[in-house]
Amino acid sequence: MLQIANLCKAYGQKAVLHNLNLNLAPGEVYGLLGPNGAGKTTTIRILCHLLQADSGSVTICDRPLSDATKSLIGLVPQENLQYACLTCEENLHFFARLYGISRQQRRIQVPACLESVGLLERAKSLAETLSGGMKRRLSVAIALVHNPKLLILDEPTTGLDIEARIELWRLIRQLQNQGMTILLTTHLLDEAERLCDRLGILKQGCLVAEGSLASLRQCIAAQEIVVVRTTAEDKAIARAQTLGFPCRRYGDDLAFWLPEALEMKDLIDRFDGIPLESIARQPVRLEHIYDEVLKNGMN
Ligand SMILES: Nc1ncnc2c1ncn2[C@@H]1O[C@H](COP(=O)(O)OP(=O)(O)OP(=O)(O)O)[C@@H](O)[C@H]1O
Repeated sequence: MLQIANLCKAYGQKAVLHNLNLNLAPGEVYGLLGPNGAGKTTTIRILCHLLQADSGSVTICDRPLSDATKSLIGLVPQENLQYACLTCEENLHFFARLYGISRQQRRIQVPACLESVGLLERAKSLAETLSGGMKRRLSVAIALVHNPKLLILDEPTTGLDIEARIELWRLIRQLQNQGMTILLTTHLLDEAERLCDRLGILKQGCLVAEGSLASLRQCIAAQEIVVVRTTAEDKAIARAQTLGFPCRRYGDDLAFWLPEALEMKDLIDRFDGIPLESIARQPVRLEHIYDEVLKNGMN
């Protein structure tokens, strides 16, 4: 439903997208990940026809990108773009009118959108009186009011508290179950892990890894990760080397990759003679894959 082929973009001399290729199937939730400056927002701005690519092609629902394809996309930008002094329903009527939706259609579509994001009871409330989470959901309703085929969420839960975040995750899943195709960017890897069918990792404008979480796990030659706290790190690292356990640092944590799952007792035996304060087994998570792909590339 979305095809991006060999997309390139530079700002002046600075190249920010290099031959980006990306395809989204209908109904898929795709997470575009990457550090600050990787090119995620630039990609979104090109998709929304707000920015011209230097080369490459984009088709949405088999139509080449143009002003006309804008109506196929609903964008939830990083900042809530809504009028504080209008009510929720007035905001939706305003944006629906921009898309040329008739009054008759708006009478059906506006309450339906408010209901889908759980804001029907707040239809007459001024946007400025909503909580942060509700404002975000109003942004989603605004993005949906013209019935787009592709919903783009740019860091949807940034700045929200955990309850509002969970509420938004629920809403995204609901849209997913209704068959909406969704492209989302996030720096929250647990969010990406929960919501996305496939993930793409951008590094300096290049897609360096892509796939389902299960397939991306192949980037790491580990069945499990073990995090070790010890006053004798050098000894633990040397032991891990003799055992053939690759060593990594995740923040302050000293971690080893286990090529095969081991019982805790066997694991402790492997580090016999080393003073361990704690030893904890963890499953391979997206954060480990992301760290590996960005630091050391794909295996
Ligand atoms: N209008 C602009 N003019 C010049 N450089 C720009 C412009 N917009 C973005 N850039 C640069 O392009 C690169 C990619 O920026 P972009 O905003 O697409 O990254 P991002 O992945 O969305 O980052 P973030 O996670 O911080 O939102 C960055 O180095 C940024 O400084």
